[in-house]
Amino acid sequence: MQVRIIDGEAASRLMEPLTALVVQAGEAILAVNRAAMRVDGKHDGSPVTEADLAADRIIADGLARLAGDVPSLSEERTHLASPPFQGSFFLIDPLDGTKEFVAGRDEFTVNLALVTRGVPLLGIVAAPALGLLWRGIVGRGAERLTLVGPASGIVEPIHTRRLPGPGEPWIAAVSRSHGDETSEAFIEDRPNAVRKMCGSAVKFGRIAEGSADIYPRFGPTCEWDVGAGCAVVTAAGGRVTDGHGGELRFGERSDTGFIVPAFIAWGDPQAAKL
Ligand SMILES: Nc1ncnc2c1ncn2[C@@H]1O[C@H](COP(=O)(O)O)[C@@H](OP(=O)(O)O)[C@H]1O
Ligand SMILES: [Mg+2]
Repeated sequence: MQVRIIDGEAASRLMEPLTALVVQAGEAILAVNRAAMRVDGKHDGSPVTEADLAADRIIADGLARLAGDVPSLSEERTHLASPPFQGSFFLIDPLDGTKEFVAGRDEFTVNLALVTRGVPLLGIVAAPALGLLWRGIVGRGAERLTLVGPASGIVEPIHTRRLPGPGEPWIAAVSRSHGDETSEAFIEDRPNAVRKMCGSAVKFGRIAEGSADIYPRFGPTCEWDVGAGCAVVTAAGGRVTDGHGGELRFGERSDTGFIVPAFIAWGDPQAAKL
């Protein structure tokens, strides 16, 4: 197959239809009766539900319609992917935070990224139960959309915030269900850091909108957990690095199951140099 490259201009044209697709996937998740659904275990021990599969189907069908010549890598269809991805590809987690979803909490997301030459260019993170969606294109800014309630339809430009000054506390976004000692120690090093516990890629949304400063994750995640959030945070003025402050690349780790061993999302790129 010919390698297809999607640049910022072409990504901009795709943003509205992709957003509609992600919103539709979120609605399908909300339509599932959590009290009655079946929860299956995947071979890696993580849960999967009919909501994950329904959202994945909607996104797969939509992407085939919108950009059928661009390959995809979805958490629920890794066996259909054909890495390495040399041009552009879509990176999808149809339901991130499945544990939160199963537990009846609201912090779960639909993550869709467009990666070009190994780097996330466009990202959409929707939190259907919170009625929020964060999106952005690197170099072209980021926005937060409100999907429900009196503010429904409001689109606000968002930006990460500057590093808190001396004596001011950093706000650290922390996973509710997957803590690890190295991330804890990293946060401890920031005097008076305030922990904001939350599930899924909502943590990236909080960094992008400037309501948290840092999201260190020194435990493993998968590329589809990180790609969309990485694009949104970068588009909003922040940076997402590997655990040593270096560049994170995507679509090149099929041999290790697309595991991201560690990353740090920084609201203020200056902070990444510390
Ligand atoms: N040991 C591990 N290896 C790979 N990914 C892991 C993992 N432990 C947690 N994750 C990832 O972390 C995500 C949840 O993050 P959080 O704790 O921030 O909500 C999960 O997403 P899914 O819910 O899509 O499976 C899962 O992919
Ligand atoms: Mg996930």
